[in-house]
Amino acid sequence: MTPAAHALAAIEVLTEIVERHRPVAQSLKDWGGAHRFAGSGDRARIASLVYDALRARSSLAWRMGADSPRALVLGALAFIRGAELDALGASFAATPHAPAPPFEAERAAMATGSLDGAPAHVRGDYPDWLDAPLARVFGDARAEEGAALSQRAPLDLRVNALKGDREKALRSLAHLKAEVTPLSPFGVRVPLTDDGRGPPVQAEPAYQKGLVEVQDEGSQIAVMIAAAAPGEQVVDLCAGAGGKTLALAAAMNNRGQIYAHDSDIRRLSPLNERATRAGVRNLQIRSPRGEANVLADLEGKADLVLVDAPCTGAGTWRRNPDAKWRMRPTSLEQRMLEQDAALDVAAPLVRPGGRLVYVTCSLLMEENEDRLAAFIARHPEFRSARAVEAAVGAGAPVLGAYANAAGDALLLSPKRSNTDGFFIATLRRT
Ligand SMILES: C[S@@+](CC[C@H](N)C(=O)[O-])C[C@H]1O[C@@H](n2cnc3c(N)ncnc32)[C@H](O)[C@@H]1O
Repeated sequence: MTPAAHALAAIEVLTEIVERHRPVAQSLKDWGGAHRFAGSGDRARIASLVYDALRARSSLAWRMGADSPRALVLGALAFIRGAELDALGASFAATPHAPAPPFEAERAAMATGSLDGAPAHVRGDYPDWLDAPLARVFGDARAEEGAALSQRAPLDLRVNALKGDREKALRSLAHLKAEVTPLSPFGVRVPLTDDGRGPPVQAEPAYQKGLVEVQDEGSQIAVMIAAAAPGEQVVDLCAGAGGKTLALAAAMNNRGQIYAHDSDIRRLSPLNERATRAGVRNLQIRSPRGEANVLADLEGKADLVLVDAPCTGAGTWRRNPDAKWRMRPTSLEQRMLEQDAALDVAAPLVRPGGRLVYVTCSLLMEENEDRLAAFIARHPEFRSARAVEAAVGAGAPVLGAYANAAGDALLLSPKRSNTDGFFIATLRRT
């Protein structure tokens, strides 16, 4: 397929998403199913263009003066990919399966469309109703924070210390031009292609042998701050598919015990196989069993309980721009209730003197500082640690630079730390 045909396909996929409200992944899959001649490389290029357009949907619409799928794709080609207008028009005209070459008004917008006078939510590419919550966190910097959340995300890997060191991983991935990440001592970053695609790292021997896992540097930092030590009793309360469980096990060097739980048994299902591949031997999976309290025997015993709480995912909009535009006030309220509930389950598990680490991949105070304050009001036996101290305790004082305004948690974001957005707070039980 030609680049012009990819543009036409991206417009078709975006039409499903924007006009028929279909989820992105499903729309891309359906398009692939209906166009079997398209190879995996073509499908990846189409997906990348769709994601480019979605991430910057409102700023592209402003600059193009239209919100149609065609305007978004033309805008992404012009403003994100720097396409040269005459060459683009000529390639569209010369290709049978291509969009119509840009019309006069479209050409003018593509040549000059600016964001002058656009409100913060347009410059920052986030839904209008989130302007006030984001202003609470970032004040006048909210548009820049939003714009950074609208860029492509890097492809980060975590080196699994149970299988080897970062040098070994870098040697194994040298053909992908892998480099170290700046903040995590286990982080490796693999460059994307010019059009935003990552290589299929899951097919690499280093991945298949468990030497590397796909994990954003922000997630790696959350586990660093949790500072699980060899020999400890650790509960990963919201383990999901175990991304952080595996990193905790590596930090513990397979010594002590890690208990992985999730209220949704389906989410835990990949964990056993992942743990085997990663060489993890100190893991017990505590699956939910109806109404039974499957963690009752751990009450007052855990040195560390990690609550990687369900959240809106507002810190991961770079990877999931669809979620950004679909997010509603009711879903935020629902997540806040779930966060309080998960924290209340965690509290009795922590031994006196032990710690509870609360993590979200959201930037909103409603899910972060407010939940922390409400938790401490309900559980005065917990105190929040200073972010700077938590960073020193994790052996990474440099992370103290990412303290939130109150200084009682770390706040990572694409703009602040070039990672996904994360909130990471450490609470000690007295
Ligand atoms: C952010 S995800 C976890 C991601 C995972 N820790 C990782 O690193 O890949 C949040 C998880 O919390 C689970 N969850 C929600 N409420 C819970 C609760 N009260 N107790 C335990 N798990 C809960 C959800 O099912 C979801 O899998």
